[in-house]
Amino acid sequence: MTDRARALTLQQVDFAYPGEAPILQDASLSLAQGDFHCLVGRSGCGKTTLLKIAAGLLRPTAGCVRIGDTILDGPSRQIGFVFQTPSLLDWRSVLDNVLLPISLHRSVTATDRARAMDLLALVGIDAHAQRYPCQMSGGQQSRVSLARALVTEPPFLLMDEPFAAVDAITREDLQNDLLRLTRAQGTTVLFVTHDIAEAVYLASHVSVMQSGRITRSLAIDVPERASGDSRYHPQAIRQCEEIKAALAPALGTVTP
Ligand SMILES: Nc1ncnc2c1ncn2[C@@H]1O[C@H](COP(=O)(O)OP(=O)(O)OP(=O)(O)O)[C@@H](O)[C@H]1O
Repeated sequence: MTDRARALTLQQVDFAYPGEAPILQDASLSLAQGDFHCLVGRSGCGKTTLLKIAAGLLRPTAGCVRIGDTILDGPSRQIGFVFQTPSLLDWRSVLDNVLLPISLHRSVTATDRARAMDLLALVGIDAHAQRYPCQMSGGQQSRVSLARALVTEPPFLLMDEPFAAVDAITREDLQNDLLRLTRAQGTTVLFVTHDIAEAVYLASHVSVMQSGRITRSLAIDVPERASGDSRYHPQAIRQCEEIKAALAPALGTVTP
C-alpha cells in the first residue's frame, strides 16, 4: 500500500443523530501515513461521534471520510478500533480474545497463533495467554485489547480513551507499549483523550474540538520523543499549555 493510500481524511463532516440538533459541523481532519493524531476536547463535544464516523460506524449527514482516494461507506477491515472499556469476551481465553478478529473471518492458523503470542509478549502478558479476562487486572485487559486491535496489522487504528480507566503508572506503560507497537507496524492512529499531557506525549499532531468543530490543530515537536522523560520536557509543558488555552479561550489565559 502506498503512503497516499494510507492517508485518512475527514472532509467537512456534519452529523446529527436522528431528530437531534447537529453534533458535528464542518469537521475536517487529515492524517498522513504513520501520523499519531490525538483529538482532545471537553466531555460531550463530539469526539466519540467523530471517531465512529472515521471508523465507518456512523454515516456523516454531509461531507465524507476517505482512505486514500476512496470514500468510506461502512466499516472497513483496514481500520482497527479500541474502545474505552476493553470489551473482551469472558468465555474466551486471552489468546482467543486476541485472535477474535481473525476467527470471525476464517480459520486460525499456527502462524496467527504465533503472531498473537508475539503481540502478547510485546505487551508483557504472554505468560497469561491461557487465562480468562476475569483473571486479569484492568491494565492487563487493556493490553489484551491493544493486542487484539493490532493482530490483523490494520493500517489504521482508532482509539477512544482506551487508557482512561487505569492508574497513572500503568497508563504510562500502556502509552509506551502503544507507541512501540504502532511505530513498528507504521500504523496511522486517531486517538481520543481528555488528557492533554497524554496527547502531547503520544501525538505527532493534536486537534482541539469544541462544540462539534475542530478549532485548532498543531504539530507536536518535543525533542527526545523515544525516552520516557520527554513527558516533562519544557517544550512538552509549553505545548500542553498551548492546548489548554485553545480549549478554554474564554478564561483568557492565552489566546492563540
Ligand atoms: N446515540 C445517540 N443519540 C443521540 N445523541 C447522542 C448519541 N450519542 C451521543 N449523543 C450526544 O452527542 C453529543 C456528543 O457525544 P460524544 O459521545 O460524541 O461526545 P464526547 O466528546 O466523546 O464525550 P465524552 O468525552 O464525554 O466521551 C452529546 O451531547 C451526546 O449526548
